[in-house]
Amino acid sequence: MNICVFCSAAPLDDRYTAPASEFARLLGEGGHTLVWGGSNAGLMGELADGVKAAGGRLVGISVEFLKHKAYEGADELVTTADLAERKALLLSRADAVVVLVGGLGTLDEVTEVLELKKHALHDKPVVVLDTEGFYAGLRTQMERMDAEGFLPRPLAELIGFADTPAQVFERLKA
Ligand SMILES: C/C(=C\CNc1ncnc2c1ncn2[C@@H]1O[C@H](COP(=O)(O)O)[C@@H](O)[C@H]1O)CO
Repeated sequence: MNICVFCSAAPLDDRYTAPASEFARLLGEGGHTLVWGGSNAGLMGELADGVKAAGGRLVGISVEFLKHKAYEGADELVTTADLAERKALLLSRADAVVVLVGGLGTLDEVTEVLELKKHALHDKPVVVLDTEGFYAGLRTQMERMDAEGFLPRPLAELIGFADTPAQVFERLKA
């Protein structure tokens, strides 16, 4: 499976890096391909290192203004002209999307994927690894959108939440 992962470009502490490394190991050992932003920065770089060490394939989708931070060991590295093209390519190269902890870049990416799914422009599974309850606030906001009629289809059809890396893969199989 080609698994697109959105995650932080910041260096993070062990609370966040340990579950991300475990996720990377399961992805690589499962024979999957990581499709990601193609950077060596922060958690993005640690994720790629972990997948590579576990025997997985790496497909990086970088963007012109960030290509100086590109990951050197990728099996394939594509550079897009801008962020919009990059997001489209990340999604088109993926069979599923997984969201690890991240900031505004991650939020931008997952929001776009969900908006496209809302409009039935794709039907790929989207699973959030909710490490340390990092996404509790976002989940509460989305549940309110769902409960108060802001979403045209049930939230559970758009996105799933997992507490552990193993649960992410269980949700992707379901
Ligand atoms: C220039 C620096 C780091 C390089 N930054 C990035 N490189 C590649 N991809 C990036 C970078 N920043 C954001 N992205 C994309 O957004 C997500 C991470 O953003 P967040 O705000 O950290 O959550 C990630 O999924 C990327 O696709 C500084 O030295």
